Amino acid sequence: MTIALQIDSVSHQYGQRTALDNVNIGLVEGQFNALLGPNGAGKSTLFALLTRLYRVQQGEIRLGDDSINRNPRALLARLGVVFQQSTLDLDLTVMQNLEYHGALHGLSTREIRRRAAAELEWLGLADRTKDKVRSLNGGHRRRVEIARALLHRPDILLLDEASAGLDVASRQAINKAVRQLCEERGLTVLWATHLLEEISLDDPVVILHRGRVLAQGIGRDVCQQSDETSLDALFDRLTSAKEVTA
Ligand SMILES: Nc1ncnc2c1ncn2[C@@H]1O[C@H](COP(=O)(O)OP(=O)(O)OP(=O)(O)O)[C@@H](O)[C@H]1O
Repeated sequence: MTIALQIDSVSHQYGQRTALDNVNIGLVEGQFNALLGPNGAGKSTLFALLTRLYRVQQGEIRLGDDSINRNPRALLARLGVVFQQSTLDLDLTVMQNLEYHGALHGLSTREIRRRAAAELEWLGLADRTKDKVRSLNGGHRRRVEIARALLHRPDILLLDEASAGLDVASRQAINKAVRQLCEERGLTVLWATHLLEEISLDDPVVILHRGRVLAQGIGRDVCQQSDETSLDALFDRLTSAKEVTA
């Protein structure tokens, strides 16, 4: 098992509030890695550190032997990101949104259009390229964000609550498409969610709660080690536990 990205002893404070407390997470290469956590667990803070929105205050994030602190530009080029809040421009067309992103990555317009057409086709949006994003439903907007995140050919894809707010059918379609990226293209995925039905017992799983990693490993093994029959039961037990006070 190869680790594509290692989060090593990372802590983060917002003033007096501890959002992440000595977090160690390894993303398994080519796999759909699930980051499970209820609201306030620290998932978005972790994404902000991974994408350098925030400086790493304590600890280290490494891709292979390279630290994101030492070599941020090269490492960021290897990451594709879908943030929790949509960052599409609603008044631009689907293709214009992708062109803007591709240009930021130094791709030629011709190359962007070629890649965008292929990704949008694969995601079932070939006929929407000239439509304004505003006219798309929530599920389709998410697909555009995935196409955009893939444009510069990252080998790691980070998705923060990518299916939140969508109907069941759209959630399932997006989850399936992202899993396909692991199986067919060998992408390493980090999928943050609080929805247990999106996770399989075969997935590498991290349970984060109040800034701490409470369980980590293949879902089935983590359940067995904790004497639980399902991830739902384990998640409920771990995240509803009252804080132990000294
Ligand atoms: N800018 C901020 N200033 C102060 N506290 C913050 C800030 N952003 C997050 N927090 C706090 O840090 C903790 C972790 O928040 P974070 O948003 O990372 O969790 P999350 O798992 O992404 O939750 P959600 O799914 O609700 O976004 C929470 O207690 C939150 O209130």
